[in-house]
Amino acid sequence: MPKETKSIAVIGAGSWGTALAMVLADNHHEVRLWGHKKNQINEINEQHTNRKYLPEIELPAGITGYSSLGQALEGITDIILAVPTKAIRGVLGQIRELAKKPLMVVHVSKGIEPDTLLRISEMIEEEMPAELLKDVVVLSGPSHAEEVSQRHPTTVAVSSKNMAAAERIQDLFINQNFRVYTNPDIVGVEIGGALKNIIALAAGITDGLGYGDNAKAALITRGLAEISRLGTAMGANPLTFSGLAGIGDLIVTCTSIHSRNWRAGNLLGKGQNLNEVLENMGMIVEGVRTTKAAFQLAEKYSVNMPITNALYNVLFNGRNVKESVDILMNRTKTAEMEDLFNVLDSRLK
Ligand SMILES: NC(=O)c1ccc[n+]([C@@H]2O[C@H](COP(=O)([O-])OP(=O)(O)OC[C@H]3O[C@@H](n4cnc5c(N)ncnc54)[C@H](O)[C@@H]3O)[C@@H](O)[C@H]2O)c1
Ligand SMILES: O=P(O)(O)OC[C@H](O)CO
Repeated sequence: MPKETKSIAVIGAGSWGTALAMVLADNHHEVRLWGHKKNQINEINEQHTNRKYLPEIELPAGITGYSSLGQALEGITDIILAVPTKAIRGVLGQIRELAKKPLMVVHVSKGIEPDTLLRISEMIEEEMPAELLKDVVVLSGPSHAEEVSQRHPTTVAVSSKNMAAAERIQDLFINQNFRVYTNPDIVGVEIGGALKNIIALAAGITDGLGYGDNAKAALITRGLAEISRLGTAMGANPLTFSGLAGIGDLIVTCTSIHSRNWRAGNLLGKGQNLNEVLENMGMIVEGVRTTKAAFQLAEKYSVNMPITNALYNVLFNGRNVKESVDILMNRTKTAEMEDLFNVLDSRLK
């Protein structure tokens, strides 16, 4: 299927960077996988494995590990940025110093920066000087690295302000196991991917408390309602939340054993405190910082986000998880679609 083969740098050698490097190598691209831990890069080059993040997976020969960012970027014009949201500014600062040509930056991270309330594409535009930035593309959707690395069928969406760039990235990644759709709504794609982690934490909590599938279905549905309300108020197309970056990612993250956000929530529901949980995970749990950012965004846009609000109080104000569920269930009665209709009405005025 792919026509053009290229040299591409994947920045970040955790689970997602490594799984996406495999997709690109399967498409016959020359992939440079950069990571900041030398022993991990040695393992990638000498044993063709990255066992901490993807145990039992053999990496294709087309992937070479790099511990020097300068060497990884040599002659490169396309980079895939696959580090946690909190590391993005620091990594871009290094790239800015080393890049010699304008770059196409594809980000695959799912977060919003607390306090600045910027989406990741906005952080990239802020950090990279215009002369070093060709386009920014986001790739998001229901996609656990563990399954992508086993070449199980997966679908994702790509978006950009420049749809020609999004289509080019669609072509780089698409193959028989990894189907890529375009979506012109970059705000919706980024917001859907970031906010589903909040709901997955909450779904893990209710599972940890021993509540059943009714509670999980309620969280997924009402979670989608509050993601749609905020996203629409921020300018997203509400239809995006019915797509891969919306309900698709919400379903997979709330129901999969692979989800770090769900697993972290599950431990909270079983009684561990936040510090214990994060120490035990060993991988990034984006939903914690994103809960703070979404709580701030809800205030900024005057949008009602009861699940986000409840989780914020659990994570940052020490509120008991069981009490939080009781508070959510005992709120003033309301109509199912009222708030979204109000937001849409205000958009149309
Ligand atoms: N794992 C998945 O299935 C998956 C799928 C879709 C999206 N994502 C998103 O991709 C992003 C990365 O997640 P992940 O799953 O690969 O995380 P991870 O915890 O598996 O790996 C993160 C990697 O980033 C590296 N890193 C951390 N701080 C760094 C820094 N300052 N400089 C350089 N490297 C640094 C770590 O060493 C590690 O290699 C997250 O935003 C996540 O939400 C993950
Ligand atoms: O493991 P999680 O919870 O970080 O989720 C990973 C992906 O975002 C799922 O699409």
